[in-house]
Amino acid sequence: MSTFDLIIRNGQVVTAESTAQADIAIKDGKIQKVAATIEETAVKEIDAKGLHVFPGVIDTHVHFNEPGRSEWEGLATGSRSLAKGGATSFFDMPLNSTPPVINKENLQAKSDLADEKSVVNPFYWGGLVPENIDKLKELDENGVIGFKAFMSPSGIEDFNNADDETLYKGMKEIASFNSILAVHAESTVICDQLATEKIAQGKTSARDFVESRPIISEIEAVRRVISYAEATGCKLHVVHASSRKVTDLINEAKKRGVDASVETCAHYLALTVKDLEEKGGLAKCAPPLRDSEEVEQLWVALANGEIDMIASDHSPAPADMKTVTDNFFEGWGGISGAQSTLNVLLTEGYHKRNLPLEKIVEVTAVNPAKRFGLEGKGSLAEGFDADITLVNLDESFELKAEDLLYRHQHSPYVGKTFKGNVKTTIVNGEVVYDHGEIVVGK
Ligand SMILES: NC(=O)NC(NC(N)=O)C(=O)[O-]
Ligand SMILES: [Zn+2]
Ligand SMILES: [Zn+2]
Repeated sequence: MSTFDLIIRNGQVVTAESTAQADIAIKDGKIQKVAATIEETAVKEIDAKGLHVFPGVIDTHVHFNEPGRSEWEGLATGSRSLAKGGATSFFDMPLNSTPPVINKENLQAKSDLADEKSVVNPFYWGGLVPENIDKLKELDENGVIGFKAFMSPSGIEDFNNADDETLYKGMKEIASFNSILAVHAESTVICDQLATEKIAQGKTSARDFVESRPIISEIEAVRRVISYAEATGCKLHVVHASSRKVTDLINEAKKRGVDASVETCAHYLALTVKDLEEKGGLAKCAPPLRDSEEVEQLWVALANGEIDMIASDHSPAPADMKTVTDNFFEGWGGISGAQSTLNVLLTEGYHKRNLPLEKIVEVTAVNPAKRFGLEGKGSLAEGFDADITLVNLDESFELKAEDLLYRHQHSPYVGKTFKGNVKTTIVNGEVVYDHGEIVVGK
């Protein structure tokens, strides 16, 4: 009789502290033992010689759009693309799915579908909108990770952005049960006025679109929401910061004792305005891509520990909605990237800029699990859930559209050569993705 269900042998195990060769033994979905050599046997053994063993990526920001808009993406396709990219958990945003997750019934509808369709661990953000302050508590009681508000229009009709009163009252309420608010922080006033001006002048290029959503718009919104966090005591998480000028504000607030954290996304680290000009709608998002100096500063911030986590903000749409011709204000804003986060960090971070593997583990697994209270997730240690990704760090590949498991096989990363390839993804002890194939039937 074998002692364990699965043993991964001879891999280089990466934790937030170090990288060292070790064997990992798994039983009942949990890591039972991590040791230089494990003598016992298992029902299944994987030889990870030459591979690095990472805790599975926890993608804290995706829009899988199901129910209600599953022609844009879906829980089956979205979760499979994550597994192929080395992610083992996701936090789905409350909007783009219809009905949006703004009460417990809508949460239940989404989680029923995810239980049926997802091949990785699903978690959910609840929404904070002007209409649902009295529903926040029930959402918390039913297990949402935290709440998400938009400080500028969301682009989705049934998910209104939070005005200042909603933010203030909502944050007071969220603080009362010690949850957290995540914000899309751009100033409505600045973005709307600049966009109106640009369009009236017939200025609709990629650069014009970017100039209509300047960094100051993020700075203004972040400063404002930090002041509400200070006034209410509500925990704050700023999503998709596009610039170190923005992450600086969160770090200053942290130093003053504000309980705040900040995310950036792989695309702000890998792509610039030039990519937007070249790739068009595929690279359109809000906040928009910035110039290369901003990108380099974000890498510095990441290396310095000034960024808590990296997410994909996978916000896909059908190809015809991503097409822009000469008006960059038209077309859906959102990047398809869920499959590529780890690839970006390994290629652009580890290989190109000497970002330590341990830092990658910190911002993709350890910090998300800690910040959002995912017990038993985010680390390769005894007693933790066996959410594991095996990576060949030296293998290069060119991303092709047909390799993408999204509902719509497009992404600004298509055509890019990545170094560092995910070979196997294990979720709760079960191999879900292996050498090019999703191997679970769900
Ligand atoms: N409704 C969306 O999916 N919006 C998303 N769109 C982006 N980032 O361009 C977002 O996260 O703000
Ligand atoms: Zn957003
Ligand atoms: Zn988003």
